[in-house]
Amino acid sequence: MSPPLVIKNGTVVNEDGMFKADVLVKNGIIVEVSPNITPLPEMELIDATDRLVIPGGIDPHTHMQMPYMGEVTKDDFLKGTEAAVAGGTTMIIDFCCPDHRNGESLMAGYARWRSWADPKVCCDYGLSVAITQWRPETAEQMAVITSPEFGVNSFKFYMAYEGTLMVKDDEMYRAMQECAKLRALARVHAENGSVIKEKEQDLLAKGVTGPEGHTQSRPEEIEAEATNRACVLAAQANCPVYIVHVMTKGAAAAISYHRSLGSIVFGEPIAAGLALDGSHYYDEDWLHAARYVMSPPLSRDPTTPELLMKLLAAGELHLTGTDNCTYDCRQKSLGKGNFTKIPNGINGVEDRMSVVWEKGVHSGIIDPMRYVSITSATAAKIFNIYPKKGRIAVGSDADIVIFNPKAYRTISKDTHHHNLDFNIFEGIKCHGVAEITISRGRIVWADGKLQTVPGSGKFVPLLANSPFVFSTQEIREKKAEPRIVERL
Ligand SMILES: NC(=O)NCCC(=O)O
Ligand SMILES: [Zn+2]
Ligand SMILES: [Zn+2]
Repeated sequence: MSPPLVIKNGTVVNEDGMFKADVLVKNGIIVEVSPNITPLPEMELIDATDRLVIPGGIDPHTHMQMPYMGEVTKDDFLKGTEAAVAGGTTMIIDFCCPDHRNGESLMAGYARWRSWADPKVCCDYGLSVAITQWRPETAEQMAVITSPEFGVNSFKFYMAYEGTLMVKDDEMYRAMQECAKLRALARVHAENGSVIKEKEQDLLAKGVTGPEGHTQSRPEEIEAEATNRACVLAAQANCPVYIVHVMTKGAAAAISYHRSLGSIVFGEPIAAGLALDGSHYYDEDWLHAARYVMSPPLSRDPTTPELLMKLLAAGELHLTGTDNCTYDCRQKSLGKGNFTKIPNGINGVEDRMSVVWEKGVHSGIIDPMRYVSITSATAAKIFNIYPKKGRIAVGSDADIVIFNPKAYRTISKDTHHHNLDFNIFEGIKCHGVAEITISRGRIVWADGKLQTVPGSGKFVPLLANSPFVFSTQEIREKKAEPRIVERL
């Protein structure tokens, strides 16, 4: 057990206020937040003068150690969570993808992910479970896995990757009905996988084999159409929906539109989409272009990243993730000669906190409280762990970052902690540096060095029926009941 910790002279920032206060941590929990705490000899002292004391970041969208397309992502749960804490993130929500199409139960897939993660994680984590096919046993398994014993409160549906992960509309609709019943959130990767497949074949036939084919096979309208469709189907199923990796203005507009109709929809842009645009796909260096291949692709409109940040400021989009899904240069090169074979995915978990600060707060678009909201507090609310996570308050877990808003760093593969031989943010200078990261009361990152212990992170059960998402569900269900006209 680590010694008690007192953080003095800092400015505490929560989503709803910022104020000067000291913070006392004992046994992994924040036990006091007040103006002047006197340190005792047995306490470890952190001087946070001129620093912000913020809740550790929660990244709601990662794919550590994910097997896909015959490869496994390079960041496993050790390297991935080390990268996370080095950047000020203290909890990830990773996607568990059971091989449900081939009959693997959701629980067996979950057990596989837990067996990979538990011995390795250096910070806390939760799981979101993908459903890749509707099967006779799926509903029952969804009920089991949303029980407190398993602690899963969201499911993921891919409208892309036809033939492997993609579900058909009727399957997703059926599953969304089940999500609503179980008070579990439906999370959607919104693209039109069938049309993309056609376009890929057309492009290859015309000789477009490089990474530029990836973006051309996925025009922006494809993401907007699928986002709208996901929202429509969710509304029909009376199910709150969360759109992952919102990359385009059209997708964001679809979310705003459905919210204006009264639907419960959350939109998650990612660090990559807030900092980069799709011009990289046309780079003459094949490998450079391939490194940015992810789905949906980075927007080809250079004004999109700033607009997405403005929508986060305005509350039209709600939280930030990363989609951290790292394939190295060798793996990317498997797609030489055929862009459809380039493994999809990018890094982000280490750099999100700095990138969002730089593009959001340092550029004057969002204030520090909104920053906390979109990097931790809203995720904690959506996934039903607030205020245990996402808040600096008495009783909350001591997942804390000592953040220097004035310091800056230049992102580079040479200094990052990913198991990756490139970094998509290479050379970007970011103000906002996580100088000390504390996970459950233990310093895991300080003075530019990791102090992590594999397996010290904990699995955090995410309980169904988050009040932030489902408080009005019963009333909505009553209003949606079918009408019967009594006739003689
Ligand atoms: N996004 C991406 O390209 N790869 C990770 C899997 C996914 O989330 O779609
Ligand atoms: Zn996705
Ligand atoms: Zn993803």
